[in-house]
Amino acid sequence: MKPKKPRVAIQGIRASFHEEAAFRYFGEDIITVECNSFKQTFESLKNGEADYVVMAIENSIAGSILPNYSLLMSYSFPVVGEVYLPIQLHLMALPGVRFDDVKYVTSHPIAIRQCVDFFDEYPHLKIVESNDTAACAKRIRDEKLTDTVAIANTLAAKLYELDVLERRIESNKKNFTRFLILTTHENAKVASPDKASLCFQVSNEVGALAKVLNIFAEQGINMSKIQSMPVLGKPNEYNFYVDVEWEETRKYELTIKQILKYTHNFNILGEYKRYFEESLHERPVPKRSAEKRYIDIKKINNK
Ligand SMILES: O=C(O)C(=O)Cc1ccccc1
Repeated sequence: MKPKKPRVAIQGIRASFHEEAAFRYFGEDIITVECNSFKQTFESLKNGEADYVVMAIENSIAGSILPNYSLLMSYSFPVVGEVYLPIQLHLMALPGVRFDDVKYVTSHPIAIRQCVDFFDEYPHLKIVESNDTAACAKRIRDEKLTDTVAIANTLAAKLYELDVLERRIESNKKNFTRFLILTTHENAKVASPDKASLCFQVSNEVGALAKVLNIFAEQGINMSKIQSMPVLGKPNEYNFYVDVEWEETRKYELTIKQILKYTHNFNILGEYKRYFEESLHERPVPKRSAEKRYIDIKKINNK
């Protein structure tokens, strides 16, 4: 019998960066379940409408996507994998549109922020934010907009039949977004994990967090990320979200046993295989300009 295609819930529509991340993890033979919000992706997993969720958790320029950390805790579906995706941004328009005639640029705010150097050169362009790069491309096609370009990926250009006017307009060519893969508890079997996402609280007293971090260090467990989030309604209390990586499973298991004594509300959000790709470790490509600036969206809009 042919294996069933995985149904993968994403925030956004087909050809968005979330779908590109899903393709990178599962291959292209999937059923994409389009959702209007991250919360809805978890709901579709809960209702059995999807088998997996792919959700962005951090970006190398924009930083952590904090509301998504809270979703991990509130739904407690296990993390079973991760994927890093380079965010390569292209400018696209309806076939026949000339760049000189364009007045509006539309995209996701993260994508817009990543093209500052490009926009510095064209300050007359008005910026229109939307919550999905692919939806911007689709709107140009559906509404036959001849005065608008979208910033999106090549999947969107192909699916929504737009021409790429300018390739790779992102300012930083080494910009990655990290996505987590989640599924239901019944589905969550990961062979030989070497990375885990943990969440815990420590008491508000001298050295409480340092004690936990020292245990990681003593056992040779590498902490690849730490993120704190306030506990709602409890001043000075935080959830610490920590990612750890190990070479020897025995040492990881020992560490967990030890830190249980120094933490409370301890949760293992998932144990999985760390993502590795050569390109993540390449030498940096020289930047277009040494100076980094953020676009003043208001100023551009007011012109
Ligand atoms: O808008 C999209 O295509 C998304 O999937 C959200 C996003 C936007 C930019 C970087 C990473 C994810």
